[in-house]
Amino acid sequence: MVHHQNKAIREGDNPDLTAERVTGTFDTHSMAAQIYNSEAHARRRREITEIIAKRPELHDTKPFPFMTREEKILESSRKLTLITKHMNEIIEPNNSNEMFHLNNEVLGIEGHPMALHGIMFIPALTAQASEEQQKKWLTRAINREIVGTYAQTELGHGTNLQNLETTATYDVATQEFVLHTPTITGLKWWPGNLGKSSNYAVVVALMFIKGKNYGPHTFMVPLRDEKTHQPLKGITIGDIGPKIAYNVTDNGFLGFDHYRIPRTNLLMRHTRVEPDGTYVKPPHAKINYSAMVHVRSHMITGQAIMLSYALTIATRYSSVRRQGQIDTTQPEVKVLEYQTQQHRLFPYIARAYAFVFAGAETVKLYERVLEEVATGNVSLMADLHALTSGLKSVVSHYTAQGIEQARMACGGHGYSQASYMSEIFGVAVGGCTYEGENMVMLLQLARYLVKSASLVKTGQSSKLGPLVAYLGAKSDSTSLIDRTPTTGFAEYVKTFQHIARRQTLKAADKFFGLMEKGEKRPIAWNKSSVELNRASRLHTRLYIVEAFVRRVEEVADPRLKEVLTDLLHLHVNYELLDMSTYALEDGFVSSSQLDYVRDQLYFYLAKIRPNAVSLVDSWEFSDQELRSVLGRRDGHVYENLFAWAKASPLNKTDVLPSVDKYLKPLMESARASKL
Ligand SMILES: CCCCCCCCCC/C=C\C/C=C/C(=O)SCCNC(=O)CCNC(=O)[C@H](O)C(C)(C)COP(=O)(O)OP(=O)(O)OC[C@H]1O[C@@H](n2cnc3c(N)ncnc32)[C@H](O)[C@@H]1OP(=O)(O)O
Ligand SMILES: Cc1cc2nc3c(=O)[nH]c(=O)nc-3n(C[C@H](O)[C@H](O)[C@H](O)COP(=O)(O)OP(=O)(O)OC[C@H]3O[C@@H](n4cnc5c(N)ncnc54)[C@H](O)[C@@H]3O)c2cc1C
Repeated sequence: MVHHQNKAIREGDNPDLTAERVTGTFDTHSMAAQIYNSEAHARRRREITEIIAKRPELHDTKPFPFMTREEKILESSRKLTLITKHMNEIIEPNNSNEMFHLNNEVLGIEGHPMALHGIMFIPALTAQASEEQQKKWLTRAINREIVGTYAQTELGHGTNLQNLETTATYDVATQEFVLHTPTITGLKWWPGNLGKSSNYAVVVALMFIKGKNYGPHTFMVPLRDEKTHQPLKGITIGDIGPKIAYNVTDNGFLGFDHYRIPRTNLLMRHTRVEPDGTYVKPPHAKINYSAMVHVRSHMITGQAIMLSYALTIATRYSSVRRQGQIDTTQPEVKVLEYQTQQHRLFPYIARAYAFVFAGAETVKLYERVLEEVATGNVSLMADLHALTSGLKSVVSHYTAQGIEQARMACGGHGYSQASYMSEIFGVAVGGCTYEGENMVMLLQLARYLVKSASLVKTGQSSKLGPLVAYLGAKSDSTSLIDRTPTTGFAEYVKTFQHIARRQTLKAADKFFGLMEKGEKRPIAWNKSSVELNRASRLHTRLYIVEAFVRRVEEVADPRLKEVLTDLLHLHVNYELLDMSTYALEDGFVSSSQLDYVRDQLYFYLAKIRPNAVSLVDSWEFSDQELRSVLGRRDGHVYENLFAWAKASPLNKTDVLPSVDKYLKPLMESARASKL
């Protein structure tokens, strides 16, 4: 048997796809180890996939698009119960990476009844509950004796937390907090799994003690009777209805009617309220925003994975789809041969790799900050907040764009739910909104950038943190791209630094200039905000390029290094063209240099072409995880599209009741009136 570098090759596959795999120049298992950050985890992912493949009870009973929302929730609950029961046979206990993979394989991306339990409820208790509170609730939560969510957003307010309407008023006499929803707009609205699944929530409410508003605080709140699951007295609760996607998750509403909880249900790791109402301040005002920072830090990887789902589907399909000729004397070509198709897909393949590498760095920083904060050191919180705010915005934006490009690259079949593209898009695009609307989060990063710009302008560049140190550096007068014998990545990084620095300083100048002219700070901020957000995007895109460069430098295997270097070339050239307005504005890059960049881009599209399928195969998504007829590993698309269509509920009978009831009589009366 021949051992190929691409480990997805199997006998009997569509030969067009096998031909693509044979041309791969690197070992896809080794690339998976880069993507998933360790050989051990990449191997464990494969093992988990194999275990699941052998357990039919963990497979979908029918394609998701053919199920109603209720059926999907039932099916998801069935599988969730099974994986909870058999967890230790499938994954290592408490390994969140393995858990994430298990969920994606078995439950899929549309959510499940305990999605928020793992992503926000447990992280909130871990970071914000005192040891005593953790003893009481955390172990029960980890054991799934109770199910919880994170209830912060309201019907009227999601972004502006200071103006939430839910109040938690301390009653010194009974040592209780009274939770209350004063208006319709004060109803909690959106929290995942709040509607029907959770019996507890970490609730964010404005805390009032003796008439004073202490701002948003987090409380552990029982919502439903632990035995009957009926809502407790004083609680109004339900599902908010179907959404664009993510419909297995019961995003919910919640109202309180003077609902009492003990004082000790305020999460008290960093903040305290004494029995007499004395308030003990936390070491950092935003320390209780940690569950949001948790998701923002992890969602970079989550988004990269969803982008890669779409790219895997589109790239495989483009290798089996033949349409039209390039050379009219030759047979029809695979659509992947078209330069336009490559230009649509390959830069996003590069972005997906860039995002997953940036995501790995972010999680590392998050874990470090989590440990430091637990010991009272809050010094890196602002850096982490700035970084994750920018990354969640930029990455979710390009992920949604990339998925839509991948869908269009599949032509008509991309529009069928058999492709699963619409669900992948719908779930991913939610990331542009949840955990802070993207514009809002870019403005959070902009605050950090403006402060950094101030340091530069006042000659205090030495105080800049490592993520913004480049703001204090001097630029070359022009970019060195194509001006040195060999243009390396360093020239590109310097060019991106120049662009981000110039935009940051320009936006900050605009902001400070408006204030000097007498505008109040918030007005000046609003009038500068488009320019400020441009700076945030450029800064974040620079960070992503740097993270990609750092990773490629670390890779030892020469075959992997070569293909990752090709991807990085594609990435930096594509990015530079995409932001060329900024580069041309001050003549830092000339139009002849951009011609070079364009030529490089086309060169690397062609160079990557033989590795395209291997690059997407390296993510090692099983068919069960992808849930896409177009993206099947074996490439047998057409016969399976036909089988899928035949299984559609509409094809259960030859004549639909609607035809019997309406169309037949309509046609009959039309015919009769002609007589
Ligand atoms: C392996 C796991 C894979 C996981 C895959 C993930 C898949 C996830 C799927 C789950 C699906 C959905 C879950 C969704 C959940 C939610 O959406 S929960 C609700 C989220 N809501 C938001 O994000 C609201 C956005 N708004 C805010 O965050 C705040 O309102 C905002 C930060 C905009 C402002 O807050 P204020 O308190 O009003 O701020 P202000 O007083 O103006 O002060 C600003 C000041 O504070 C600093 N700051 C803000 N936040 C932080 C922080 N977290 N850490 C450190 N510092 C912070 C900010 O920098 C400012 O500082 P400055 O010095 O004054 O400039
Ligand atoms: C799929 C999904 C899951 C969710 N899960 C949860 C959950 O589990 N728990 C939870 O508590 N919440 C959850 N949410 C809610 C989510 O966090 C909020 O919807 C989000 O933070 C945006 O807030 P908003 O809806 O108030 O948007 P708005 O703030 O109303 O945004 C509307 C527009 O106003 C702009 N805008 C608002 N403020 C400013 C500003 N200061 N400067 C400039 N522009 C501004 C925005 O950019 C946007 O264009 C979820 C939402 C979705 C879509």
